[in-house]
Amino acid sequence: MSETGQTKTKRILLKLSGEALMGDKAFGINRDTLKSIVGEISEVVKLGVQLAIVVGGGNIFRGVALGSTGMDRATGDYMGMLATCMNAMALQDALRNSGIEARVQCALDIDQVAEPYIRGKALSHLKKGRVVIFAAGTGNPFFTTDTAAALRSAEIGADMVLKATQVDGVYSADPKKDPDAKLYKSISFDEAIQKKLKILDATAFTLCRDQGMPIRVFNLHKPGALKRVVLGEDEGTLVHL
Ligand SMILES: Nc1ncnc2c1ncn2[C@@H]1O[C@H](COP(=O)(O)OP(=O)(O)OP(=O)(O)O)[C@@H](O)[C@H]1O
Ligand SMILES: O=c1ccn([C@@H]2O[C@H](COP(=O)(O)O)[C@@H](O)[C@H]2O)c(=O)[nH]1
Repeated sequence: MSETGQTKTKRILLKLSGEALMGDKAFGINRDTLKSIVGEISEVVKLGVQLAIVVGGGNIFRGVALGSTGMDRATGDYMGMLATCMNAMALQDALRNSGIEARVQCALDIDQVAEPYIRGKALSHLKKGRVVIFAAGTGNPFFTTDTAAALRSAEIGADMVLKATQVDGVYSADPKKDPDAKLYKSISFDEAIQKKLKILDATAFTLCRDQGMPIRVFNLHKPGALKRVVLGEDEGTLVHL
């Protein structure tokens, strides 16, 4: 029996892809999609798990994307980090509207908008049952929010990283480009890194491997998938040591 009495996982770090917030739109935040994601999150909060979220920014801006061509890379990356702040605020607002207490902690100083990232405060929020949303990634250019998820998960002593994405798990190749790509039920960090599987960036994989932090990759748009993952059921792909 786990500490919560119901779930296998007590404290989890959920990485939400920014693109997952777009729904069927080409850009930005789709209100209906956000509402349905909040519904999935509330199922998990009801189980009593402590939930921290790192949200991406790919639905608004990526430092390495076409829109930033010709731009200084670091400037593009700071814009990408600001994009994650907008997603974090939208998520906080939607969680609060559904009665879930949530706090954004930002790795860049925007004090009028969000708390700064302070590890001790984040832990205190989690212990009080508040969802903590980490915004602005690591606060440093040349990184990604996957790496921020790996870093924050280690800092808060999470049991696991859950990567909620658009596809069913880790495949032998990008399933959006290769229809013959095979889904792995589980894969080791070393194999994922060696095969250069791009579901997470190599820095994030390496950091999780070195911390012995398992990752489960699953499809956010599959109803009930997040809850099943938290309950330790077989869903998506487990990346392990
Ligand atoms: N081997 C692979 N297995 C699964 N998905 C893969 C693989 N290689 C590339 N991908 C692609 O990676 C995408 C997952 O990245 P996702 O958009 O969820 O994260 P992100 O880029 O970190 O988030 P954001 O949208 O915020 O930038 C999938 O939609 C899939 O098309
Ligand atoms: O630590 C970080 C995290 C993110 N960025 C920039 O933000 C965008 C959006 O993040 P995604 O992980 O792609 O969702 C990213 O492309 C980077 O430009 C960063 O610089 N540092």
